[in-house]
Amino acid sequence: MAMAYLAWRLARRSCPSSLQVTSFPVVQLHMNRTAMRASQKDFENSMNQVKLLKKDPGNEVKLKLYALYKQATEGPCNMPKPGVFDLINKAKWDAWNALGSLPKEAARQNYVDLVSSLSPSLESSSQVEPGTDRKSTGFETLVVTSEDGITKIMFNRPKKKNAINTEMYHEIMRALKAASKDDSIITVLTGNGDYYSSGNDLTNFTDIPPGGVEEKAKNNAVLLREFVGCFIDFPKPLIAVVNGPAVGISVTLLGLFDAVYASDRATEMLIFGKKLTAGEACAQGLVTEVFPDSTFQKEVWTRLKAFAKLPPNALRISKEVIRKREREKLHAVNAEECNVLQGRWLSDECTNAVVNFLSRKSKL
Ligand SMILES: CCCCCCCCCCC/C=C/C(=O)SCCNC(=O)CCNC(=O)[C@H](O)C(C)(C)COP(=O)(O)OP(=O)(O)OC[C@H]1O[C@@H](n2cnc3c(N)ncnc32)[C@H](O)[C@@H]1OP(=O)(O)O
Repeated sequence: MAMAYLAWRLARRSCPSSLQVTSFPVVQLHMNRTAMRASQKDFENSMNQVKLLKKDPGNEVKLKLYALYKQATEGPCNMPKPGVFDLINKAKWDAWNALGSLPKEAARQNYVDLVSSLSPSLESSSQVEPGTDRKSTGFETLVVTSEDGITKIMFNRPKKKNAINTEMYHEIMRALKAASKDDSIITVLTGNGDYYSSGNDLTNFTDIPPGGVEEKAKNNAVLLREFVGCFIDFPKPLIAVVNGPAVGISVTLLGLFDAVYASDRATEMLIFGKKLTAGEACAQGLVTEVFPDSTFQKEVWTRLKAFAKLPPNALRISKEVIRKREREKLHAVNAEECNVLQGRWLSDECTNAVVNFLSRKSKL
């Protein structure tokens, strides 16, 4: 572990001081391209590009880069062989020595070619918003992406103000379960479009199964309990990026996040029929920090990228220590609330509210 880190630090210095061991497939491939000769300028550009690598290319590539750099700048290896216990320097020496009498120009060309073959890792961070890489497929209502140590789960029903229909409830649970096991450090929920989420999709109540409304209410209560349970038990830091208004369950869930960042455009956090501005929600402790909408995305994602560089085990353990004290209580409250809701969904008040919305007689 420490060796890999040290090799990586070395690789990111003046030139990638990596090393490769005995075989050089990339080098051999390009040795035949006699027509192409990289200039000193190309070589220097490639050295700079290596410093911008966003992803660790792995020890084998770093060794190759190191060896080619040394060969291109100093010629064949004539250093004394390091001792058997000097593992890193020995690996570097082996890699350089394996290049034999490869001419400096060929080494320079091979170095440039190798760096250019790493190009997918070379995009500058400003070009890549978290979430443009490694997109998970198989979601209809979400866009789930993972990059820079951040798994981003984005509600993706912007035309319906990201209302959470039954499919989305299931997909959010699936995405959270996957995120809890993937290699990301933090997980972020956010919304696509002008809303964070308008809460429960009111058409969820209209599809009545053969067992009738009682059965529907019972099934919904079971599912809702499981859904909220996923947030209670989520093991990594969970952050809400509230990009716009939030309503109903999308607000009440915020209490289960570890941090909530809101745009000052989130002026309609509707709880219990009362509109709350993001600033008011912050004063009540429901929102961690409010940002001006004009700089919201930039500021928040810069901060999240920094969080994602923190030691992952320490983050998980800290969260576990904090959550442990209250987990049982949260599950008990969740169970009780779902029981209460099951009854309320059968009430005239609930039926009227849904009918009113669906017939557009009233809006919140
Ligand atoms: C695990 C499985 C569980 C299954 C189900 C369990 C149920 C759990 C319930 C738990 C308790 C949760 C409670 C809540 O979340 S209550 C809150 C419900 N939300 C609302 O009441 C908001 C309703 N929407 C509005 O008031 C307005 O749409 C809004 C103010 C959000 C925006 O108004 P605006 O005028 O800007 O836009 P439109 O109204 O024209 O909306 C655009 C389209 O989006 C549709 N829409 C918006 N929100 C919802 C919604 N919540 N449900 C369904 N559809 C919604 C709207 O109908 C428009 O669609 P059309 O263009 O097709 O007309």
